[in-house]
Amino acid sequence: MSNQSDIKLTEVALRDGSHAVSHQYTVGQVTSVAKALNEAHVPYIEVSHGDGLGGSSLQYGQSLTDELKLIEAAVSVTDFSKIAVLLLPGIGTIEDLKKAAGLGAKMARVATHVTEADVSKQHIETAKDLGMETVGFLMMSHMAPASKLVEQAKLMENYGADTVYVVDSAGALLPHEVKERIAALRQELTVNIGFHAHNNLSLAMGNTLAAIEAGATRIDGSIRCLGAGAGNTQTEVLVAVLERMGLKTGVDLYKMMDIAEDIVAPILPKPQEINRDSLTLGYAGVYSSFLLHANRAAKRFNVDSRDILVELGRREIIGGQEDMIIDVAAELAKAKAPV
Ligand SMILES: CC[C@H](O)CC(=O)C(=O)O
Ligand SMILES: [Mn+2]
Repeated sequence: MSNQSDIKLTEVALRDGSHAVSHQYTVGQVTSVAKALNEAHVPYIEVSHGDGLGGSSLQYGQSLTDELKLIEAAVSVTDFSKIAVLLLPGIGTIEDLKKAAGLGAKMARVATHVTEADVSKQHIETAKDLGMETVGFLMMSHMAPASKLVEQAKLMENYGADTVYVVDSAGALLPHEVKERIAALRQELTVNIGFHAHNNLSLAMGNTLAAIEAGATRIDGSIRCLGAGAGNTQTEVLVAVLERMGLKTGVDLYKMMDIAEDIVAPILPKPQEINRDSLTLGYAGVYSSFLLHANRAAKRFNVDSRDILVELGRREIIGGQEDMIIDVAAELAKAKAPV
């Protein structure tokens, strides 16, 4: 198999999938998955807490295993794949980044809300100084029009990002919206353009193909859909589809099928599916982390959690504004009450 690839894949199950396993990954699981993905020639494997470096906390969910141990384990079994880490400024610190780099992580993905790219400057610059490949990761990209995305992506490009990603965190984008955003970035930026999908509306694969058609060459996937919500674009399926399209990933399809079946499926607490919760997240266009809060508030105020989530989406509530969930539930209960 040639080393040349048209599309470079990043496998995110050992980071985005951390949400799906309530951050309970063990060193044994990470070692076996990373080793196998390395043998399948996956170019990048992301390993961190689901909310990025430093995410282990009461607020975001405590990790069973220190993520630095997981990163170290993944690095120790990979001689082909590069280990990537995610960092959200405000959650992870420069110190966390330095520790990850010291353990052998080669790529830093610095994630911000789609309108807040300016907070990534110091982290992208430090990652470059540490000799890491850098990615700017624009989360909740459905919440901004293409022109805003271009403005924010340019900031990341200027800070030194080698790649800028459109991140469909809520799995809310439609194919034509993906195409429009990626095409605008492709036209205005010189760096690589990437795309990260979620499958809440069953559009992860379609959106990924739309992104590739519009010029994205860096694509995320999670094997067996092991990611937050309904998971991401299913990596082994994507490898097969791209091969059918004549696009090279350099990844061994049969090995990926076997890893999915024999190593990853047994890790999943339950098979990934689009259920009422994940479908509502995509429909409402809200973060998956809102779900738990919305379910609690729905019980407390005797309202439908779907109504809460849809209203949060309508009001464009973002991460960090979780206190609004109670307000919205209380207002919905009041509106429902007989006069
Ligand atoms: C909270 C971080 C988030 O899980 C990053 C990500 O994968 C996304 O926004 O989709
Ligand atoms: Mn994600």
